[in-house]
Amino acid sequence: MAIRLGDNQYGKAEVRLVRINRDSDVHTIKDVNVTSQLRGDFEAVHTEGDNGNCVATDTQKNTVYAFARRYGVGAIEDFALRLARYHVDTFDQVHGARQEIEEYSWNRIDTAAGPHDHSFVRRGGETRTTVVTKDGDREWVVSGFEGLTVLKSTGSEFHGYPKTEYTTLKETTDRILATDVKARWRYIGTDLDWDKTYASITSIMLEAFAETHSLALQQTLYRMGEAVLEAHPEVAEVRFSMPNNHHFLVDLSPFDLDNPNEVFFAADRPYGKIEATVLRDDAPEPGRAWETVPGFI
Ligand SMILES: O=c1[nH]c(=O)c2[nH]c(=O)[nH]c2[nH]1
Repeated sequence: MAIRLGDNQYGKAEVRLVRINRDSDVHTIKDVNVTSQLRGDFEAVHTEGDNGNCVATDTQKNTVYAFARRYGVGAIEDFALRLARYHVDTFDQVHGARQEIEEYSWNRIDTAAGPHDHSFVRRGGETRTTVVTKDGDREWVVSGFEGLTVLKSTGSEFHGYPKTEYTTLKETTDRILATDVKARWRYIGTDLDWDKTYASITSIMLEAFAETHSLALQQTLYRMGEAVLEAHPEVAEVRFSMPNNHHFLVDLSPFDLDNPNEVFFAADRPYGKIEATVLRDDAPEPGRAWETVPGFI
């Protein structure tokens, strides 16, 4: 029986890094979670415990912190590309890398005297993400966010669906539409103003959510992706995963009260789960971009 090592990658997961920039009295903060993994000639460490090629996960962790001091963090895409390139360029046995980074956003605290120099507040907000995959000279960047919670209190309908013996859902021309948007998009190229593009994409998605008169969450999702692709030729495709966070009208008739779409029960489960990819026809092949990005179809 022949047994061999298949695909593998290894590294340090969830390196929590907070980098303060203290160049002036007005500090800035970057708060990230880095998972660094390497691919390459690591057969012997698996089959024989020969660590000669094994860049220790502890070393990878230290590299993250040292790079943060030496170069700053900057856009998470740039930081991930820097780490991936360093490992592939420095070690003959490293042929590829996967660098995943999440970023938690902090806002400056507003005081009576204005925004505070060195005090911050985290207000929910979405978590920005990136996964950089490097395979030899080829590089892919898939960025996105999760936890962007949005709701519209009208401008959403749902009707016209098949009625079966098991259908109880009432058709509606006025309902709450609420979701936590999880999105990832694949960039074409690696030389972009990542922060500017990220800000633009999120605001385009929010605008599309607000402005689309929704006949289904699926339609809203599609419009959000379409609007991003129309505005950003550097984006090849957008993938979404969105729960439909149901809000059920409470029956107040036992109390002799009407309920003209004002009082709802916000259910936390079960929820609809709507997932789709919106892509341009002429997009370059995804290559390995999505290979290790779980949770998206
Ligand atoms: O926007 C919706 N899409 C559905 O597929 C669906 N199914 C359902 O019961 N409610 C909804 N709402």
